Amino acid sequence: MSEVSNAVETQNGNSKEILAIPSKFDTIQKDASYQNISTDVLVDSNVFDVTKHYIHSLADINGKYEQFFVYGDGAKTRTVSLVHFGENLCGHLGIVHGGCISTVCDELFGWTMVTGHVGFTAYLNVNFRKPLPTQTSALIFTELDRREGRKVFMKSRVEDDEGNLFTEATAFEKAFGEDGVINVEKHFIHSLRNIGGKYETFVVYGHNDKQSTTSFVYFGNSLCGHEGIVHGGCISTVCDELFGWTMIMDKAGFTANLNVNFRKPLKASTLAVITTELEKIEGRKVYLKSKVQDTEGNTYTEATSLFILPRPSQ
Ligand SMILES: CCCCCCCCCCCCCC(=O)SCCNC(=O)CCNC(=O)[C@H](O)C(C)(C)COP(=O)(O)OP(=O)(O)OC[C@H]1O[C@@H](n2cnc3c(N)ncnc32)[C@H](O)[C@@H]1OP(=O)(O)O
Repeated sequence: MSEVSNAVETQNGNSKEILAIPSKFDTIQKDASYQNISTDVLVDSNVFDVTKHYIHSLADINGKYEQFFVYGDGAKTRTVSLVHFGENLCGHLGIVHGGCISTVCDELFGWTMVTGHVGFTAYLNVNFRKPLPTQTSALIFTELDRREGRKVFMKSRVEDDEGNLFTEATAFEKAFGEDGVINVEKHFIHSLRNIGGKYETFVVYGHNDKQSTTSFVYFGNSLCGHEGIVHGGCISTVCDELFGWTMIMDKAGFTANLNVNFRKPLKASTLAVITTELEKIEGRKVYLKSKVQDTEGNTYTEATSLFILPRPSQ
């Protein structure tokens, strides 16, 4: 990502658009207590390979799921999927990015719903029990848990062929009807197969206190779930990623839990201002929180996360 001086560039197809620069962005650019860490973050090359790292790979090579097969049961309450994430979707070297796992869980909750109703994810909670190696063929089971009015509660688990558990997720979606507004040509998971899913702008400012970041992310039309609305999984991925950046300014860790509340649909055309903040550290446990807002200060998503630092011997 090139240094942004007086405008935010977004790539739409082959043409570049310039968005008016928000005053908050301007302020942070000029604030000496922040530095642009978009291309200059301290990277331990034993842990991260930026040529393979998810967000960066999206900038240079397209991130893709290598296999994605979904089976829905006749009762329309479950799905079983085979997902091979492959090398492009890692965060830590050789380990699938927590955001990509969250995206697929969110997606498959949507598919579980789509067999009956269509809805928006309101809440997503993901527990990463074990690192998922990028070359694993993951089996993902989703299940309708219960329904309370328009709220549809679901759960999922990610396993390998031997039944080892890697991730567990729960969510609820708000159903809004029988008919969907999904355009597969623009939909994230499908677009990853046909056109490259890309963040069009991704600029990160790290605060000198090494405990907070402010980022400007323009998701654009390739990262939608519902047409024109950014996929909840992509928002979760960016939150997870930026929690990682907040951490990496000081120390690297693994996401153990990611908890995302989607307060309002985020339009693909909105420039998102994402702030992360380290809340507290208790031994190896690091608690972080983030907000996704627009330049007017309207809140779209709030997320919290628990990162676990390596054991002292590791
Ligand atoms: C320019 C270039 C830029 C490059 C930028 C790079 C930035 C990259 C950014 C990338 C960012 C991407 C980031 C990613 O996506 S990382 C990828 C996704 N995450 C994973 O793969 C992690 C999988 N899980 C594990 O490996 C282990 O479970 C971990 C390591 C997390 C803990 O296993 P470990 O054996 O080490 O520890 P422990 O089990 O003794 O637990 C320790 C404590 O923690 C508590 N606990 C544990 N889990 C949970 C839970 N779910 N909720 C609540 N609490 C939990 C537990 O009760 C205990 O508490 P206490 O009893 O001590 O009180």
